[in-house]
Amino acid sequence: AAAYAQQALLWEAALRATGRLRERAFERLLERDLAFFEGRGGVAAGDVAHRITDEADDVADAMYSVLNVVPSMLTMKANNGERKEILRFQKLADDDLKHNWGKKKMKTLIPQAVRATYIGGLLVLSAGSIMISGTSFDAEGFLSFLTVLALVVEPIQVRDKPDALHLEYVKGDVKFHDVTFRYTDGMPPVVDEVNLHIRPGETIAFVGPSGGGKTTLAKLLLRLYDPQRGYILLDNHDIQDIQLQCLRTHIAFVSQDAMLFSGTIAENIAYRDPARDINMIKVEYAAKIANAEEFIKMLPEGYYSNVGQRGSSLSGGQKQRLAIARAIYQNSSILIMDEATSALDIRSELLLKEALRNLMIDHTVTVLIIAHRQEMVLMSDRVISLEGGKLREITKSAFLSQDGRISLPRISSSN
Ligand SMILES: Nc1ncnc2c1ncn2[C@@H]1O[C@H](COP(=O)(O)OP(=O)(O)OP(=O)(O)O)[C@@H](O)[C@H]1O
Repeated sequence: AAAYAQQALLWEAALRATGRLRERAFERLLERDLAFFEGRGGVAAGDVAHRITDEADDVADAMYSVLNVVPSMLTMKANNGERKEILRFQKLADDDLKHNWGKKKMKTLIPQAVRATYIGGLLVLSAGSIMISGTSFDAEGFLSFLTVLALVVEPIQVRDKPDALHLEYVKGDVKFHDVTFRYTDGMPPVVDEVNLHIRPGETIAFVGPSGGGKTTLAKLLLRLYDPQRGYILLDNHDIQDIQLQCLRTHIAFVSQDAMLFSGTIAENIAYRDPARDINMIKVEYAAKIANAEEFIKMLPEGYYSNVGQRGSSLSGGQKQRLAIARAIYQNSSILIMDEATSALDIRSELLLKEALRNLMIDHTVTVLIIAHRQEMVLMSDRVISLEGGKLREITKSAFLSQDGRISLPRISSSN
């Protein structure tokens, strides 16, 4: 009995340690430099997981388990989803712990076999631990391993200042002042001494060649990164002085893809609220303005239908309209829309344009569209081109002669 109790305690400790490691790895990854995930769609995270697999299978597992959320990392961050995802993950980890712990207890009913299993398990655990520490299974070694792990996944973090401002209401006035940003030291700037004033309620189309810096500019506004030089003002407050959560509530980001999270339509629209606090009247209103009501009502369970893994059961146009509904639900003053590069069908395109128009007219929202098609440019008040990180303003007429493709062709400047 004593041996069993000892083994059981060890197992519980081991399982808890694994759970903690997973949570830690998960939280670390949520905070990670987005460079790690973007473009490469989580491949880099996979590489790291591979590299450490030999050393710590449990942590590698943890890394892999978070890859499920990696493709939607940008959307999650832009929507203040970190806390919610951490809680969700913790719940999964707890369930996992309970489940595993129950299994271990069951096994003790077959003493010899269980004993052998435990001893074998302990040997595996010990061997893994020895690999983790490199030398021996002691707290010091374990700590060194965690330090190395932290170095591998050390995040570039954007944090709130202690006295950061909470703004209840913002008009949506944005100023970029001499903003310069590079992702990596020694590389040319991706955003180069950009100056731009966007007035409340304006609709701005950002155009230019692929890699010109359009999305990066949006990320700087969302404070997914901070510029190395210059500053950005929102309603004349430096965005670095505003609480991050508050900033990201006022700015809604509708990305090209992976904009939805597993859950119901209602949960996706009301993403900023815990499930129990969802205001269905607001959800339905938001869906109506975003032109999403019609297709939602046709789903078998309406607003309570599950959207599948990251919205896999919906079309691109439907996902975008739901993301716009999310912006309306959270009453954002600024909407950044990274327009999908893949073409929408004509009806979806019309519905999307109408949704944007509703938003502009009824809600006086400042809209920034990272545009890939003429259609979107024509809806805007002003057109801004970004090429090699340099910004210049051009007229809409510069596009009329082009054939719907605006991201690659060089645009002649009007001034
Ligand atoms: N996380 C990152 N780490 C390093 N470089 C990056 C990262 N994200 C983007 N870049 C680089 O920065 C440059 C600008 O990228 P950005 O995504 O802002 O361009 P874009 O104008 O939005 O392009 P597109 O029209 O193709 O979406 C590109 O050269 C890109 O390779």
